[in-house]
Amino acid sequence: MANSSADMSVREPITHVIFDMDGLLLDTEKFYTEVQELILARFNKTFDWSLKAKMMGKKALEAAHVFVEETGISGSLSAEKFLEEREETLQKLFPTAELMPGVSHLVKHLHENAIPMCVATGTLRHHFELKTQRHGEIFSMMHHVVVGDDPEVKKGKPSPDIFLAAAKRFKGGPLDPRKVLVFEDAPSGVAAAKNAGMYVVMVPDPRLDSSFHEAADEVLSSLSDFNPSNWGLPPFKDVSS
Ligand SMILES: O=P(O)(O)OC[C@@H](O)CO
Ligand SMILES: [Mg+2]
Repeated sequence: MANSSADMSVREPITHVIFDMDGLLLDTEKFYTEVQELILARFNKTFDWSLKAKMMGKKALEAAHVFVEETGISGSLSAEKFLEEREETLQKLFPTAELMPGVSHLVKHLHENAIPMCVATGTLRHHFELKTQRHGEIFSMMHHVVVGDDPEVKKGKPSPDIFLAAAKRFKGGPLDPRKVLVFEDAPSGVAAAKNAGMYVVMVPDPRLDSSFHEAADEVLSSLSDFNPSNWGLPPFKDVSS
């Protein structure tokens, strides 16, 4: 089901695409949830999606502060300690990350049509390498990648920093943000894209409360439902897809 609030008739065709990664290109948000549930169980607390909604998309330390403070465990576990504790488990899980549905088809289609695209992810560089090590073909089609510990990314999503930095690194100098389409799964990422003046397609986890969908220009239940023609991008040839 797609709901597109932005009116195509007044929009310029999209010329550049920026992909978020965790939860959008890669099925990795479940790894963060798994390790957070394990740690919370020690404090007899449960993890829920209202907390997830506040953490996802944020840079590691920012998300860690939300986690320990919102769950009330900051007196026993600091944000830094939480990051240390989860590291070992995440390092085992990340290399098993799979592509989300529709990613391969869309990225290859945009690449075949020479649409410049890149990745802008809050994840840290060393985690990025672990998560993408089995997906070289797809990530090699990206013009560049901006990660959460990039020096130009002063503040994490919902600040626009990471999307502005990503847009600047395409060939051909500064872009009109209204020609850039961002794909995101997280409320913080959708807000960051809008703060950058860009359009954003949200592909939210079905467990995320729909009240978080409002700021997105289009909401899809899967990337497989994306129709490039709605955004002035080259249409898929095999319309059966
Ligand atoms: O910006 P993305 O790729 O979603 O990464 C955020 C992730 O580190 C946790 O949600
Ligand atoms: Mg994400």
